[in-house]
Amino acid sequence: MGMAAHTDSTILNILHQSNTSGLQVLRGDNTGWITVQPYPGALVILLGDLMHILSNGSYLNPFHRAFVNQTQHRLSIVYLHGPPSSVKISPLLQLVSHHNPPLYRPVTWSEYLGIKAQYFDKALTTIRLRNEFIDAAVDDDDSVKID
Ligand SMILES: O=C(O)CCC(=O)C(=O)O
Ligand SMILES: [Fe+2]
Repeated sequence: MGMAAHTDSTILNILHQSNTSGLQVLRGDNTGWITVQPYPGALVILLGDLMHILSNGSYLNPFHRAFVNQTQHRLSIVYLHGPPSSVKISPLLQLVSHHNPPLYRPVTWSEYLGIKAQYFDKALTTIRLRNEFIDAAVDDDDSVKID
C-alpha cells in the first residue's frame, strides 16, 4: 500500500520494510526525497508530531511517504508508539525558559488526532502558541505555567 506524504501523529513509529524499497523521507531543507533502502534486520525509527511538541521543536518530525510498484510486493510493518490518549502532552519543562519559550500548547493525543484529521499538515500550526500567550505563560523565575 502506498502512502501520501505525511508526518506521523505519534511520539515515534518503529518500522520494518521488506526487501522492496518504497519509504522516502523529505530532506529537512525540503530539497528532495531520500529513499530509505531496506536493510536486513534493520528497523527505521520515525519521530512523530508529539515528539516534536515534547522536544519544543528541537526534534524534527520528518515528512515521509511510501510508494509501491507494479512488479514487486512490498510489505511494511509499523508499530505506532504514543502516550495514553488522555494524557496532556506539552514541551518538557526542562526544555523551556524565558529564552526558549514553549512553542505549543498542551494537547492530548486524542485531541491532536482530531485536529490532525481536520488540518493535516497544518495541525501543529493550530496548536502553536502566539507570542503574547507565551509571554503570559512564562513566569519571572523561568518556570512555565500552562493549565
Ligand atoms: O510503509 C511505509 O514504509 C510507511 C508507512 C507509514 O508511513 C505509516 O504507517 O505511517
Ligand atoms: Fe508514517
